[in-house]
Amino acid sequence: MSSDSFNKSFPVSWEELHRTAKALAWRLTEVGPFDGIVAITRGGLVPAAVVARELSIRIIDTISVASYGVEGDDKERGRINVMKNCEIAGKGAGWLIVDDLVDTGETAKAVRSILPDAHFATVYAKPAGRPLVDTYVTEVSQDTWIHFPWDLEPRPVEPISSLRR
Ligand SMILES: O=P(O)(O)OC[C@H]1O[C@H](OP(=O)(O)OP(=O)(O)O)[C@H](O)[C@@H]1O
Ligand SMILES: O=c1[nH]c(=O)c2nc[nH]c2[nH]1
Ligand SMILES: [Mg+2]
Repeated sequence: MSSDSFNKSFPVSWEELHRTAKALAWRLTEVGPFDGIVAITRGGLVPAAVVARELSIRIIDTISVASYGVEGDDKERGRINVMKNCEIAGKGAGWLIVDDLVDTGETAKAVRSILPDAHFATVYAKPAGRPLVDTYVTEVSQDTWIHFPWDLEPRPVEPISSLRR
């Protein structure tokens, strides 16, 4: 999908993300307990912190994956680049992987090939990636771009009347 295929916008506030990540933690109470969390950086870091707090998990490892925005366009996907692996021995049984969202599923596929036995959880899921996730909370359509609070800032906007001139 190229960046101009995202014709819907779904801005998420800090409060909304906190509430939805907490809803994810509630769902995960039915699945755990977990030995620890593997957060997929960078987007998984904030949801992982919320889930860790709610489930009293103190051990957090990371896998660093980058693919979008590498060419300067935030919505343009590049090649999956695993920049740092986790330090977990074995296939991840008993571990919880947390990311902010699954979109095409390419990041999830790369992470699952490293930890095939871990439980994969995201806050948001788009249809193409949904089959790769074990637990998620909110589904959005494939042509929606989710704007996370760390990518947003409040700005003045023109009144509606000026847009209609
Ligand atoms: O299902 P996919 O199509 O692979 O997309 C989902 C991934 O894309 C984003 O990460 P990104 O690579 O932009 O890096 P970031 O987490 O550092 O923002 C997001 O945080 C997911 O990890
Ligand atoms: O901030 C983001 N919003 C998205 O919808 C998305 N899809 C992949 N990567 C993404 N990053
Ligand atoms: Mg990411």
